[in-house]
Amino acid sequence: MSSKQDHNPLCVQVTYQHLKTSTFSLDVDLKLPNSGVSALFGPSGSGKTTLLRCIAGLEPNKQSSITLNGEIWQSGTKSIYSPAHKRPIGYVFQDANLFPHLSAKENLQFAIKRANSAQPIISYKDVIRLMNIEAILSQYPAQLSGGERQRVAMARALLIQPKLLLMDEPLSALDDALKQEILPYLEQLCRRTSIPIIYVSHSLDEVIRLADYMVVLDKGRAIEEGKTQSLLGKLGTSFSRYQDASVVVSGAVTRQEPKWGLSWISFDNQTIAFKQGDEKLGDLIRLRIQSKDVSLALSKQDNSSILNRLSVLIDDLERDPKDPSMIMVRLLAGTTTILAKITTLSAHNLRLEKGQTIIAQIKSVAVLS
Ligand SMILES: Nc1ncnc2c1ncn2[C@@H]1O[C@H](COP(=O)(O)OP(=O)(O)OP(=O)(O)O)[C@@H](O)[C@H]1O
Repeated sequence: MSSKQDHNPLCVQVTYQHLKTSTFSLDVDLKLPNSGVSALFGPSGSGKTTLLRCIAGLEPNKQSSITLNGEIWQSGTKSIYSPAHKRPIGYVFQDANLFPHLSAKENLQFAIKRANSAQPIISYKDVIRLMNIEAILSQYPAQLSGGERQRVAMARALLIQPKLLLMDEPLSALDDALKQEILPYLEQLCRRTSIPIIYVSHSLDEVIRLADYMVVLDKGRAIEEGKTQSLLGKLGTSFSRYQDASVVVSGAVTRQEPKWGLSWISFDNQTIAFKQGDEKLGDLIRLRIQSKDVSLALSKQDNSSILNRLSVLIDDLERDPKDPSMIMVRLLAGTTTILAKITTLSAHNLRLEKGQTIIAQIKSVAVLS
């Protein structure tokens, strides 16, 4: 192993021609972090599932190379190819895929028998607690709700004691209410285990909420890659042109006013108020700010109803190539990036330019965690 790979423990170099279609090929060379969640994001048909299947050893592409933490799963140059059943991987699919004739508990026992018992990563008790499934263990899949089935499927994937978890759109088969029910479990799973996770989704909401790192696939190529927070704040990317272009701002809770139902986070000498939940002073909170919810003013308007008014620096401006009436302004609040999507006419009227200090008025924020 080269030292470069040691610093980039999940190395995925895949060159693959789809056998079932002559038109699709996958050609990526990725170095993903070996902890936290890495999202594969991109439009339908961009190759997200095919890439997961290549990593799992489910697509015959022996020329590619896949290495996790120095362990070579396949290498074209070294003629190494570990078959799918020998790769220490947990897989969670869109549908829970539980054995219908086995109870939830028996489904889990099936995974325990296949587990990599030499190196247990998480205990049975912890998995049951994490997924909150104690009360439904005796039920059969048909007796469970879609969300409960998916929680059992996640427990099963964890009990394989995987060194890598692959999740292919685990929420897409659920309706909105069930998605909201299961997202906190997914978040727990992502934050509380040390297992690296590759998470496929075409929902920007899910990616922003769960992923620390992301790769954008398009036509089988990785067109953008990096830490979620910094990738979202860049101009000229697919995100900055996205309808819901957003950034994530994080900081500790430094003030709470139960009387007004508000809490504040602090970061870079700035504060942002948000609707109070069950957070406590000192908790680290991530807030999503959508670019369409940020307006700009030359001075603080004291008669405004907007609470969050930050003094920021204009770092860059980009006119939307698909909609010249709109312009994206990249702002710096200290070192934290905020995006504002405003009309090109407003930018012209305010004579906005790089390096200018201006007031960002944030109309609403969403708490992520
Ligand atoms: N079983 C199959 N038979 C024929 N073509 C396939 C098959 N599976 C995938 N493909 C083709 O491979 C390409 C990549 O598909 P893939 O499922 O990896 O994309 P994706 O990004 O996961 O899409 P989605 O978000 O819709 O699941 C597409 O062009 C698709 O048509």
